[in-house]
Amino acid sequence: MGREKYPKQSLGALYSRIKQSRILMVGAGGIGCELLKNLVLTGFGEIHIVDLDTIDLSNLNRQFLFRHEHIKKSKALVAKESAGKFNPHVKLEAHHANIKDPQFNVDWFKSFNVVFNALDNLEARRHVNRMCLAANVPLIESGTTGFNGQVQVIEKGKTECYDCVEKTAPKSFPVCTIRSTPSQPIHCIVWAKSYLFTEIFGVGEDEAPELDHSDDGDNAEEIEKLRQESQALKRIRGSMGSEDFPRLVFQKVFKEDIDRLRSMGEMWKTRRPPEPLDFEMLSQDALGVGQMVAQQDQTVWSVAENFVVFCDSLKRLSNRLEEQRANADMGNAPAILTFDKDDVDTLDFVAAAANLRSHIYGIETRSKFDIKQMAGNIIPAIATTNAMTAGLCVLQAFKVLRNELGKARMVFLTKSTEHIITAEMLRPPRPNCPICSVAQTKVQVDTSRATLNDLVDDLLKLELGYEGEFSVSSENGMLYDPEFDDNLSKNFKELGLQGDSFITVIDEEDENPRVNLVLSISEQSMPEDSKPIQLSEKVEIPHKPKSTPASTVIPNGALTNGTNGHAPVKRKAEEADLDDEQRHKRGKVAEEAKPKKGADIIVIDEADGSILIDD
Ligand SMILES: Nc1ncnc2c1ncn2[C@@H]1O[C@H](COP(=O)(O)OP(=O)(O)OP(=O)(O)O)[C@@H](O)[C@H]1O
Ligand SMILES: [Zn+2]
Repeated sequence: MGREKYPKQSLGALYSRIKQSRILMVGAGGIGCELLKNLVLTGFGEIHIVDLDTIDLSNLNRQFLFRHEHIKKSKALVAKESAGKFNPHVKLEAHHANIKDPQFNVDWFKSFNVVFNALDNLEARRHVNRMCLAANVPLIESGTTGFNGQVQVIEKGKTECYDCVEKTAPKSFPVCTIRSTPSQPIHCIVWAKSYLFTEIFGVGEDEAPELDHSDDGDNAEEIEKLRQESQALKRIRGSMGSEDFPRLVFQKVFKEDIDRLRSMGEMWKTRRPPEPLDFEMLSQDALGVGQMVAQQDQTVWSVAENFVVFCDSLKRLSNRLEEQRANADMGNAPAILTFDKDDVDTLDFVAAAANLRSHIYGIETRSKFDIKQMAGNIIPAIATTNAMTAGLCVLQAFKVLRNELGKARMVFLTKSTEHIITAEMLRPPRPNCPICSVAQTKVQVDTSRATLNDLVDDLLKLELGYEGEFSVSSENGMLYDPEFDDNLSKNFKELGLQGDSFITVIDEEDENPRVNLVLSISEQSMPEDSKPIQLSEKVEIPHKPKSTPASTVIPNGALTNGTNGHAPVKRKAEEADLDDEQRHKRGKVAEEAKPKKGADIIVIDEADGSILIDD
């Protein structure tokens, strides 16, 4: 009883509602552990936990529900065991599974009062968003990156959904910035990792995801020269293993290629031209430097130190590759090495090569430790950010449970502003959102009898009045459009359409199209003489609004999937402090969200004794 005294006192009338609530938490990682502790201590009646993963050593520093003896055990199950001890009145259910598994269908989602996302990837977030919309259950979405955190309340038809704001593509850099005109340490790191390393030890740069080839056409001549440079480097690769190899590589990339670039006067009119390095001179400077310098990963190395690490790691890697080649069976794929931030030889090489290039371009050099974070796309997870974000999730959930959505906010946590916590009003659903601004209904389908033609002709054209151009797609891709009717005779089973999957119908008419229609399939065997596909309920399919109102322009951050598996807070390129060159490229920013002035948060003491963070 004593355990309930304080939540009761601070939550007042809400407490009994909380006690009766059945809630779902998806993800039991960094945010999830903190959130589960909060939910259990608050006294939510029944909590379901879903996580597909097992515990890893690297989780233990912040995922405090897990201990060393739990390594390799299910996160969901251990989280349940550990948090269960905090409050015996709470019923906990753990599911060691992927939230996308068919057992977690729309009806199952409907059984919850609130769903909390504590996930680390876009795909799973989008899935839960969609399921909560279909089930009409409020979703509290959250994410953190380093010191940044974000909480978003999503309610069908009332607020923006997770997909209302387009998520930016992962970071990539234009080829010319990386190969010719770097201006930041990260450009030199990407060059060392994705170009130099792969040209020498791997399969070549064209495969590297960090390189953006979209502007290649505008710089055809320069791109051709760069191709020739790569070819020359490939020829040098032939002398790997020889005493002379480090000198040949060094001369090529830090002297000859730089001389060629320097000779292109136009390029350096507004930039400082690069200064080539001299192998012989650096060899002299490096005489007193030992190879052990590579172990000093927190200090910024001098040019001579970088030179020593470069030559030494190049030798170490060459030996490894030669060994692999000698051991490889004939007919196997060619031996290659791949960059791994935890592989010391590859990291030493990338750190030293990146710094030498930075020196050439007058760019600040970095410690090996810093380069490891940047090359591995690691933004350290911070326990406090997760804890604060998890706390904010629960405060927002209170508003949802009180039916006070108007008081709920999109909350941001940032480090570099006057106020650590800032909030914005929730926005209404975006009228053109392909996920939430849709008409939605259920269809009963005898999947072994119903064909795509039954759907297109009987249901869509005859019953729902679709005429003219429209397309039909599922999560697996396009099923039908006016130019693609190959599937019409196939039945649902053959098309991989089963119960609890979704079909989207898009009206392609130019004039006054209807909003997208989402059909969720309910599998059912029906008598032979009845229609094999039937609507479960009547559905209204309104027309799309004529234009997007200005209020739907999103000036601030949106949760996205971070490259490290976290959710960086991103904002539009114009708002970030980007240089002109970057501003014209796509998907480059992973910056801190800058909250709007005037959106300050204050802490107020409510009459019932609870403390609310609000504006
Ligand atoms: N589709 C999914 N179904 C269920 N759980 C998921 C799904 N996708 C991700 N998760 C879980 O969400 C959690 C996210 O937590 P977090 O961001 O802390 O990641 P982590 O893997 O624990 O840590 P890190 O990525 O920092 O190493 C993870 O435990 C992960 O297993
Ligand atoms: Zn939406």
